[in-house]
Amino acid sequence: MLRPETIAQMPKVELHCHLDGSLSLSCIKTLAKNAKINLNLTDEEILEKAQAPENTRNLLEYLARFDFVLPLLQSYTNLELAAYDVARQAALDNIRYIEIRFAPEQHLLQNLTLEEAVEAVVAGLSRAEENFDIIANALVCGLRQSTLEKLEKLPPIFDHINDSHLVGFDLAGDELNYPQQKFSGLLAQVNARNVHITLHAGECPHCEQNIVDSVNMGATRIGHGIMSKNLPEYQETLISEKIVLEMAPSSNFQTKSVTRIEDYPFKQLYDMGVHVTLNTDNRTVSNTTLQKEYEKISTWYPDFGIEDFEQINHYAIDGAFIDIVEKEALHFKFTDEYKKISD
Ligand SMILES: O=c1[nH]cnc2c1ncn2[C@H]1C[C@H](O)[C@@H](CO)O1
Ligand SMILES: [Zn+2]
Repeated sequence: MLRPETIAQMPKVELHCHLDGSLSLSCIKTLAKNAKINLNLTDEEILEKAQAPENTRNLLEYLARFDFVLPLLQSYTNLELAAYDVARQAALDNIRYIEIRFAPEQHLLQNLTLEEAVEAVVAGLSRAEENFDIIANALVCGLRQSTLEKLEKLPPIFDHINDSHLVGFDLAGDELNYPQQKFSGLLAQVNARNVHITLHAGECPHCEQNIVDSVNMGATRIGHGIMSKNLPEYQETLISEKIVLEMAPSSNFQTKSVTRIEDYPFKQLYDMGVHVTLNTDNRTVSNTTLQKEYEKISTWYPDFGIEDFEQINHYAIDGAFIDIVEKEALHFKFTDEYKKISD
């Protein structure tokens, strides 16, 4: 088992982090003040509302926790501050490259347009890049429970926004009631624009088919993909296609993707050669950091060593939605830094 200090030294990549689920307490308070919303809550009460308890029963109960912060994320200023705040926390986690995702349609309650919501987030990420040693990019999420009419407004965002920080598309939200198949037309519109795709899939019991469908619809990465453990015949495809699984241990236990460590497929998939990665999903809702997720993995699998953590970071770099030159630079930097930690 690795010491927390050793884990803290490791440079990290995070591919799966939701903006609205990851706001720090101080940021939540600032956003409320800016929005002229009197929360009238102690710090403990704020956290109680924003975090999902251990006894959360399923994904839908977990998702209900996001209702608390969304009223605070309805202006350009607040979205910019939020994006800055999450990238800042990531930098403190020794993350050198992060992709932060959010659903623009949830931020239009005042007068923002979809494009303005994206511009605000991208501006916050750019400002964080100036102040911290981090590269921070944005992914646009569609929400599965949304109408197709609303979802079809998302692909054109990629025509309208010409900013290198906007790097990909995701579908998040209610996987229990909205299987992937429903979105094939939408994803065809995303593919037509050559936009990188990662999709939440295989996060709920009996949802494994969504993983196969996601890959067939152009996803090169899968958000969580826990139910791939039930697809022995498909695991070879995940390996040969180098599909990256964005796993998030704390979140996966809270949403009840799994309930027993013995059933968590991270190590088994890693040993087979599947490109697994570690992520927070939601720093605030899951009350976590990437440091804590690495510590969990190190405790559950004491043999998972520095070289294994390095390997999953190289998998994450390979799967990142950046060009080959940026990937090579990150691979080089990570190889060098992990070598120094091992020596
Ligand atoms: O783990 C998740 N699965 C499905 N949807 C999720 C997860 N975490 C966050 N979301 C949703 C709730 C957020 O409001 C939305 C955009 O970030 O994405
Ligand atoms: Zn997620």
